[in-house]
Amino acid sequence: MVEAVETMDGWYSLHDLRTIDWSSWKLASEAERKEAIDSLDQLIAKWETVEEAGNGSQVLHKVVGQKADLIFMFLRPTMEELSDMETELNKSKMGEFLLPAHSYVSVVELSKYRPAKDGVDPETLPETQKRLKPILPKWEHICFYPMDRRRSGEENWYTLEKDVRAKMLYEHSKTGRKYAGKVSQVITGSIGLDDWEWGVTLFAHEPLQFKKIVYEMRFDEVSSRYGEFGEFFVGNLLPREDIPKYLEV
Ligand code: VOV
Repeated sequence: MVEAVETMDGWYSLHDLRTIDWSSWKLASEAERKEAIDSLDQLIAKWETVEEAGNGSQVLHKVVGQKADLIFMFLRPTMEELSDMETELNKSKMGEFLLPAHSYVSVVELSKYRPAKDGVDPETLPETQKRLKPILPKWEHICFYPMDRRRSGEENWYTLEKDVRAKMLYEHSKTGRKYAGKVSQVITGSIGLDDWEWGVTLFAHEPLQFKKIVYEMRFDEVSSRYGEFGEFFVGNLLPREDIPKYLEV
């Protein structure tokens, strides 16, 4: 049996995608719409306090295309907090106008493919902890998709020796590093938590960078031979102060 790799796991993650029930929204009275917008604003204000205290992070984007209208990405230390957030959104006045579109549950993940430097466990390093409990960048664009490592015929990631996998991921990281400052990634592990093995969440200032990095990575062996991909969701940042304008009808 080949050796698995130890993972370092950080905050739990929920990608919560909602469609706005525009018909009901348009039929609602102005007072009701205001109440709904205020309820969402109050929730975001509360979540921002949690983020400022370093106990979690979140970001909200408008989905482009018909797969959903909104994508919330929530990070919290526990799964309970994630379900509390989801429930309080459902119970809010705004929740009356939100229909579930999609969701994804995972946990921020880094792996220990690289040998420990000077015998120091990387998990104890402050820079590792910062990556396991990241404050999500409030960059203009988000791209989220799930993926698997292939497990069929000759192409089986799970029968490769650890050093072979480590080498391929090192090559992958070299491609990734070329996009420093242009693409910021959060990899979340979802084996045992959701339908795919990893969630890939990318942030960029310029959406074309998503196409460029994903295309270039398609040629890395780790993706060309061992990558399987799910549905893609892309979106544009929805800052809290822009919500009333976005919902104006
Ligand atoms: C934006 C740049 C970027 C950079 C710098 C980067 C670096 C790294 C490093 C150093 C490592 C390995 C160690 C660790 O930290 O876990 C990883 C790991 C991983 N990656 Fe990555 N990745 C990037 C970006 C990046 C992208 C765009 C994708 C999607 C791939 C594609 O084809 O669509 C991806 C996927 C992953 C996955 C699924 C894993 C876990 C695989 C596993 O089997 O364990 N990743 N990644």
